[in-house]
This record gives sequence, C-alpha cells and structure tokens, in this order.
Amino acid sequence: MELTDEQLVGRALEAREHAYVPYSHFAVGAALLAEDGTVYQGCNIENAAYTPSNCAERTAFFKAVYEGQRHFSAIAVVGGPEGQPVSDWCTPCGVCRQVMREFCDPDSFIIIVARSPEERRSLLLRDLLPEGFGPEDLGHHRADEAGGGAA
Ligand SMILES: O=c1ccn([C@H]2C[C@H](O)[C@@H](CO)O2)c(=O)[nH]1
Ligand SMILES: [Zn+2]
Repeated sequence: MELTDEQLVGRALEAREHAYVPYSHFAVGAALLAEDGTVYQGCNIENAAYTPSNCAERTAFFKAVYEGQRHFSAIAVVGGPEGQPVSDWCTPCGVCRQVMREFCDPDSFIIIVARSPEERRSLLLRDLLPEGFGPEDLGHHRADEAGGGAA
C-alpha cells in the first residue's frame, strides 16, 4: 500500500526525536521517500566546530544514496525548537535544495513541509530552486542511468 503524505510527515516527526542539536536547540526531522517505496529518515546532527553540522534532509539523502537509492519522489520536513512540538513551517536550506537537485527531477520532486501530519504544504523543487545548476549542466546524465558519465 502506498504511503500517504500524512504518514510520511509522521515518519519525519519520529526522526526529529533523534536530532543532536546542543548548539542551535532547533530540532529537525526528515523522511525521504524513494521511488521504490522505501523511506529514509534523517535528523540534524550538529558539531562543536559548527560548520560540520548536517541538516536532517541531507542525513536522509546520504543514508539513502549509501543504500543504493538514486530515485526519489518526495521528502517531508519538520522542525522547530528542541523539546517543543513543531508549530511552524521549516523549509530546506539552500545547501539541501542543491543536494536534492543532484538526485531529483525539479519538476516532479515534492517537498512536504508540515506543522503536523494534518497541516502540510507541498512544494515543488523547481519552485524552491529556480534555474538551479545540476548534473546536466556539466554534461552528465544521472549517474545510475545507462550511458551515464560525460555526454
Ligand atoms: O531545513 C532545515 C533547516 C535547518 N536545519 C538545521 C541546521 C541546524 O542544525 C539547525 C538550525 O539551523 O537546524 C535542518 O536540519 N533543516
Ligand atoms: Zn539544509
């Protein structure tokens, strides 16, 4: 049975529980849906040196790519002050939008931002990263496709 958007947000809320955020105290969770139906969860992971911090969205993408996934349909993202229920929208940062651009079709990949499983907004990657720079701009096909590599 296909996962609903509501269920994907539930998985993002679950992931948020694992956020390691001793510096910002802003906890984020993400749930990335691969085209084969597998869900990869991610949380933000901060660092005393600050710049090595990783967002929830990228944690989910990097877990998935490591597991061999290259095709994705959607990601749900929830975030807010640690220890409190989510009460506002949390949209992906620019770095995460660029990571999405590497693996996802801007015209079909959906970013679901949510305050709760019931209160959601669905955004298209194209609208969050207009005229983005991607693999094709370097003459690359998607790396997993036949004939991948330089065009
Ligand atoms: O969409 C977002 C926005 C922020 N953060 C993280 C980065 C940092 O750890 C904290 C505050 O910016 O939230 C995410 O994980 N995803
Ligand atoms: Zn980010």
